[in-house]
Amino acid sequence: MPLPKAELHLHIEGTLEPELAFELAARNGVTLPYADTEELRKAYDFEDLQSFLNLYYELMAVLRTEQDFADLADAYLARAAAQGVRHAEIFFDPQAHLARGVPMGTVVEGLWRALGAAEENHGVSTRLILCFLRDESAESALATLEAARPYLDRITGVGLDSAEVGHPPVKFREVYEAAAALGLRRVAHAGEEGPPEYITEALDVLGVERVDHGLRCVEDPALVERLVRDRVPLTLCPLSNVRLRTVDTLADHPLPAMLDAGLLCTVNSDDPAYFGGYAGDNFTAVRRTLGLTEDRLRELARNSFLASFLEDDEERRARYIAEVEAYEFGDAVS
Ligand SMILES: Nc1ncnc2[nH]cnc12
Ligand SMILES: [Zn+2]
Repeated sequence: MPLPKAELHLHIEGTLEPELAFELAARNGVTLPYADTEELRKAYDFEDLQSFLNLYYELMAVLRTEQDFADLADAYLARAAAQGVRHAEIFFDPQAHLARGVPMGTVVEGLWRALGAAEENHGVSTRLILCFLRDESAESALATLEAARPYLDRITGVGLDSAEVGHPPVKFREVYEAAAALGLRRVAHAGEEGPPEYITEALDVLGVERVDHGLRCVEDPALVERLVRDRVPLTLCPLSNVRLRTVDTLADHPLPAMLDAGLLCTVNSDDPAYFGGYAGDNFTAVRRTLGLTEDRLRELARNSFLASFLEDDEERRARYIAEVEAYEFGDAVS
């Protein structure tokens, strides 16, 4: 049995496996510029975040109907559940779909078709987080929040993703204020490729409750001290960091030092179809390569539930954490 865990950093569009991409392309009459899944997989050799994003946005062309989004999310939930994910807070990128003429309603209702049945079908509770693309304008982010208004009963929070460097959090002050006024929770990617100052800005200007990645906080001891003191969760994605070359190798990942420093770290998959593994695969990789003890792995799993947006269901959170505490380790944590 895999270690129970919550996944808090997962882009649903990043779960599009090559096989499903070709299936949806055929269903929708979309021609992909790759002969087959093998040739497509060869394109998964990234130099940095931008080189990945280019492919990530290109492949989204196959997502057109509600059923496409439902199939995408259902496939993710099945894989995640098999790796011990009991709760998933799922990002989606509406601007990437609106720009292709796919309406907000198609995206949200399609995802909801799978998420609404996830508990019954896969034993996974879910939340949905709408992300703004930081390389688009602040006006576009505001228009996106406006387009999401009819669907806010299905959306728990907002996030900020896409190309980080040159797009500091402060650019999105207004839309985060509007989101807070609507009662939405707030997270943002910061300190993935961008400097530690972006993490501070996300906290101070956007009022985020969790930092996605936050890896580069290790360059600023005063910031680490603040994150420890305020118990700010970081949603780390070790296999993503290796594939996007934010760390040289997994053995160089600062996760053990970050845990030793007292940071509230979680381990997540980011874009598992592209980065070589789902949540459990990330746990297995850090266990093997970084030599994390069972106590540390249990801490990571506990942290994932503590950092999750389950304030409206504390009974469930307590149940999940009790499962973590009772877990008996075997050979596999995935
Ligand atoms: N790792 C990542 N960083 C920023 N934006 C993303 N969108 C999808 N994955 C991302
Ligand atoms: Zn991400």
